[in-house]
Amino acid sequence: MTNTASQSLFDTVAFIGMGLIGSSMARRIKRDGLANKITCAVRSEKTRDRVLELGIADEAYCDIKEAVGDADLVMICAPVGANEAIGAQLAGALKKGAIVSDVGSVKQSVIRDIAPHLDEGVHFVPGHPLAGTEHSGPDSGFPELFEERWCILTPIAGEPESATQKVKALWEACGMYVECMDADHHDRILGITSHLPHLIAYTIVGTATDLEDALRQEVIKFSASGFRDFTRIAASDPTMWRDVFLNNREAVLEVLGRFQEDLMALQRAIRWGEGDKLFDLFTRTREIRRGIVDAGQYFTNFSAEGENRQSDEKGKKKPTE
Ligand SMILES: NC(=O)c1ccc[n+]([C@@H]2O[C@H](COP(=O)([O-])OP(=O)(O)OC[C@H]3O[C@@H](n4cnc5c(N)ncnc54)[C@H](O)[C@@H]3O)[C@@H](O)[C@H]2O)c1
Ligand SMILES: O=C(O)C(=O)C[C@]1(C(=O)O)C=C[C@@H](O)C=C1
Repeated sequence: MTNTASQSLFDTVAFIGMGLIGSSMARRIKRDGLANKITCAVRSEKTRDRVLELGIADEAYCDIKEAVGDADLVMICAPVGANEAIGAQLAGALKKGAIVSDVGSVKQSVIRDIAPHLDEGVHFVPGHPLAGTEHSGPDSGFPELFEERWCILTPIAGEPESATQKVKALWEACGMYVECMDADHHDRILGITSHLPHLIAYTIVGTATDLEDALRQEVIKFSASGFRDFTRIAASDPTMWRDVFLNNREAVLEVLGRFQEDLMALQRAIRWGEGDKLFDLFTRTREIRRGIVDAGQYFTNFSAEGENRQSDEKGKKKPTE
C-alpha cells in the first residue's frame, strides 16, 4: 500500500521513546504531513539533541509531562518494561480528549501498566505494528518500515470507537493493514510468531558462542545464510526482548513447552533413523511456507546488515485474511 495522502490526522503527536519504532513513525508523519507538530520525550540530553538534529521532532524534552501536555495523540514507543513508570508520569498530564496509544510487542501487560494511570476523558488504544529490524535508537528508523505490514490494535471495552478509528487511520496512512483483536489473543499469536523465534535465535547463537574457542572461530568464519539469519535476529535489542519475555510469560512458556515436545520427537526420530518422520515434517513445513507465499503474505528480506528491505515476491497484493 503506498500512501499518497498528505492530510494531517492529528494536530500534535507526542512520542515517548524515539528509537527504531518511534523515530520511524515520526519520520513517516513528517514526510507525509500526517500531524502538524511532533514532540517527544527522551531520557538523555544527548538523545534530545540528536533527535532535534535529525529533524524528526519539532520539540524534544527529557521530561514526559512537558512533552505530552499539548498532545492529541501520545505514542508510547519504549520497551514494555518501562510502561508502569511512564503511566505514572501520564497521570494528570494530558488534556481531555487526548488519545494514548503504544507500539509494544506485548498487549495485556501494557493495558495492565498504563490504563490505571489515565484520567477520565483520556482514551487508550493499545497497538502493535508488526514490523521491525534488529537495530535500535533514533538513527535506525526509516519512514518505509511499516509499508505493507500488519498492525494489530487491541481496543479496550468502553473506550469510544472514534479513538480506535483515529489510530487506525494513522497506521493506514503509514502504509499498514490494520486488524483489531483481544489483547490475550494477540499475546498468544505473537508468542508463536515472534517471541518463540527470537528465543530460539538467542539460544542457537548462544550455543554456538559457548563452543570451545577454536570451533567458535570457525562457526563465525563459515556461517552461511542459515546461521547468519539467526544472528540477525539474535542481535535484537536486549532490553526490549528481556521485557517481552518477562511480560508475555504465560503465552511464551506454553508455546515453549509444546516446542520442546516437538523438538524431543525430532531428536528421537534422528536417533532411531526414522527418515520418514523427518521427511514428512519437512514436507509439511515447506507447504506452509509456500501456502503463505501463494496467499500473497509477505516476507521481508534484509541484507546481512539488516538494512535493505525487499519482498521476495513480485506483484504485491493485500494479504488475505
Ligand atoms: N524493534 C522491533 O522490531 C519492534 C517492532 C514492533 C514493536 N516494537 C516495540 O516497540 C517498542 C520500542 O522498541 P524499539 O525497537 O523502538 O526500541 P529502541 O530501543 O530503538 O527504542 C526505545 C526507546 O525508548 C526509550 N526508553 C527506554 N526506557 C524509557 C523510559 N523509561 N522512558 C522513556 N523512554 C524510554 C529509549 O531511550 C529508546 O529511545 C518496544 O515496546 C517494542 O516491544 C519493537
Ligand atoms: O524483523 C525483525 O527484526 C523482527 O523481529 C520484527 C518483529 C518480529 O518478530 O517480526 C519483532 C518484534 C515485534 O514486536 C514485531 C516485529
